[in-house]
Amino acid sequence: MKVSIIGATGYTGAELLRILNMHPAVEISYLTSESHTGAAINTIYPHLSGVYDRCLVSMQAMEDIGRESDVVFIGLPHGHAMEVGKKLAGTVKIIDLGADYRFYNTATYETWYKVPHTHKESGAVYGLTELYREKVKAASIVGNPGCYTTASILALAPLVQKQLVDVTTLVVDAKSGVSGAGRGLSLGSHFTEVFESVKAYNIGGHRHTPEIEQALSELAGTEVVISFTPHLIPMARGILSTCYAKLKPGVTPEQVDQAFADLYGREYFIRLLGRGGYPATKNTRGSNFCDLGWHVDARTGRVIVVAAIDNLVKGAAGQAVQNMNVMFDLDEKTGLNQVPVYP
Ligand SMILES: NC(=O)C1=CN([C@@H]2O[C@H](COP(=O)(O)OP(=O)(O)OC[C@H]3O[C@@H](n4cnc5c(N)ncnc54)[C@H](OP(=O)(O)O)[C@@H]3O)[C@@H](O)[C@H]2O)C=CC1
Ligand SMILES: CC(=O)N[C@@H](CCC(=O)OP(=O)(O)O)C(=O)O
Repeated sequence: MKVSIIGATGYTGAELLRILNMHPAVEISYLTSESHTGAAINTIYPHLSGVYDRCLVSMQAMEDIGRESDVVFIGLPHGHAMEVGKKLAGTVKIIDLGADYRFYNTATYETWYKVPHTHKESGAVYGLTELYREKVKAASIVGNPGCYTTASILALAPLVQKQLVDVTTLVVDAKSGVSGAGRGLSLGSHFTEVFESVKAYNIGGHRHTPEIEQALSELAGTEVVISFTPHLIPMARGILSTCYAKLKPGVTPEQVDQAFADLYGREYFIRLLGRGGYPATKNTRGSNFCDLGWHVDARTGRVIVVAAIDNLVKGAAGQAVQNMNVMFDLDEKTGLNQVPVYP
């Protein structure tokens, strides 16, 4: 299977290469970059030396890329994938790691991302694999979920789906390592700004809010709105998402346990730590696992669910490869069974 990556010099592009090297059915075709065209990928990412020495090409070579690929991953900032998608649609399978293909209602995308959606007829499918596997199987274009959204939706989905919680009370408090912001330099993500500090940002206005709401509304069968507060923390990788909801009267802790077991009991990449479990980013680092633990607080009538993922793996490149495996009818774990890096 021939694979190309558009935007290979980003963190998600590099992570795709790390994972795809362990995938027996994959052969890399083209890697693109506009600012490093002609350079070898291992000069941009020395950790790939001895594994990949491929030269980067411009995405202007799109016709060649389309002809010589079966699947194309796009790791560009939002707003840039649609042009690529329009050119390649119908010739290859496309998995976009950004936000351009995540929304069924493109007006929601336009409102939150403040750019016009120029590929409304794409037929793209939202690629949270465990929840939309059947749709992903038949998809030509997949909008791979965001990192905060993957952790938060997976944490709340069983409770919302089984109608165990009051959906007007959902609160998501999430923390991300700095690689979530990509490799580009910015004041907010440089060392002295981030080290020895934790800060909230985009309170009430983060772009992952409508994405979480889209999935939870579909599961609930009614429109759901949430309060979502992201935080930046001084580590490279990892997301911890702590989610709160008021239980409906009479719901028992055993019903909560059952909801998680019913939805995820057979899912390899979702590890249920159970009631009283404490997920930690260190236990998922470098892997495609999402760890979930939950607590039923009888005193407040709330359920609190904690999810841990690696933002670059289950939150981006790993889930993208998981989706590729589903689209090509391969074992979903292919290329993805690495044990987390610990400690
Ligand atoms: N980092 C994360 O944890 C996650 C990221 N994502 C999403 O995945 C996508 C890629 O993220 P990430 O790899 O972190 O981003 P990076 O900022 O690390 O890389 C972005 C890539 O896009 C290219 N690029 C930047 N600006 C432009 C432009 N104007 N036109 C064309 N190419 C451009 C750069 O390549 P060059 O300059 O070499 O051409 C680079 O390869 C984004 O949409 C992001 O939101 C999703 C989930 C998690
Ligand atoms: C720490 C950090 O800055 N994280 C990013 C989210 C990364 C991601 O998943 O973004 P997309 O939805 O754009 O793909 C942010 O808050 O914007």
